[in-house]
Amino acid sequence: MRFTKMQGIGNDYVYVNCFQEPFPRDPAELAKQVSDRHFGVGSDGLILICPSNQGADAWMRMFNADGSESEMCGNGLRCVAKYVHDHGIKKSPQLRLQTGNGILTVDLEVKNGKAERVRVNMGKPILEAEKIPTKLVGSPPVNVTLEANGRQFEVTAVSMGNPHCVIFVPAATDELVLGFGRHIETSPLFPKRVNVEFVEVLSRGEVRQRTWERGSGETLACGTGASAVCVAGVLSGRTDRRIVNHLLGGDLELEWNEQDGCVYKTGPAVEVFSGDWPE
Ligand SMILES: N[C@H](CCC[C@H](N)C(=O)O)C(=O)O
Repeated sequence: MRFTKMQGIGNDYVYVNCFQEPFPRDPAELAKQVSDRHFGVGSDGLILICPSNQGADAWMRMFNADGSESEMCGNGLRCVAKYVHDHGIKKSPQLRLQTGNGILTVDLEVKNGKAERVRVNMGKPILEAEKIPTKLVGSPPVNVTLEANGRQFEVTAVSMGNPHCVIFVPAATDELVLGFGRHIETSPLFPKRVNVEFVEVLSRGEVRQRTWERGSGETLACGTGASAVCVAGVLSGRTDRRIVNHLLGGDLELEWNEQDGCVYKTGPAVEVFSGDWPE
């Protein structure tokens, strides 16, 4: 099985072009194997680039390092867009990509025939508690109290197609991210588990984020998470609609557009190497 390793600000996945390769028999098991940083390729998960069954240019299927499938992946979608363009599946600077959150539109900045930066219309955030889904009170729950591992947090919950729990803190320390990430991820208040963002507000237009991902643990970046942070910052009155978000692996530009209600996310996408996985 031919694969390509790609990364978006350090959020790295193994990508398989299922326009050419057969769809894996057991993608969940394959995700666990390739993701292993000692016994596999090493990645935050597996992303399959498939023909769309809804008339889009391609369909992204995304599996976390633990084999669970997610509806959406923001950094992954930029890389899928770059792959679809650069490898000639469709050589257009604008693409429509199918995800578990519907068909999303991406715009590519192309230099010397290759996509370098990608702007994704991430769609509208989902704010109804039952659809996030969460049992926290409020639709959406904004600045509500959540208890995990014996500690109370003030959280805001948002879905970008996948669920997020955003926590604004004075400092996103190892103690918080590594000590509480998994407890919040698996809290009974989130029936489908949750991705967790610990966020420092630097100004109304600038934040710093660390991410504990559902199914993959701490990652260097999370694009849906950064989008959820943009929305949570506005909902809780902490930030403006346009922010720069500094993640461990690099920066994303975000905007929650007032006119159309959609979140726009811009950042780089990089191809690292290709190889063959024995099957
Ligand atoms: N890193 C990804 C998110 C993966 C989300 C996944 N961990 C989930 O279970 O929803 C991103 O850039 O959006």
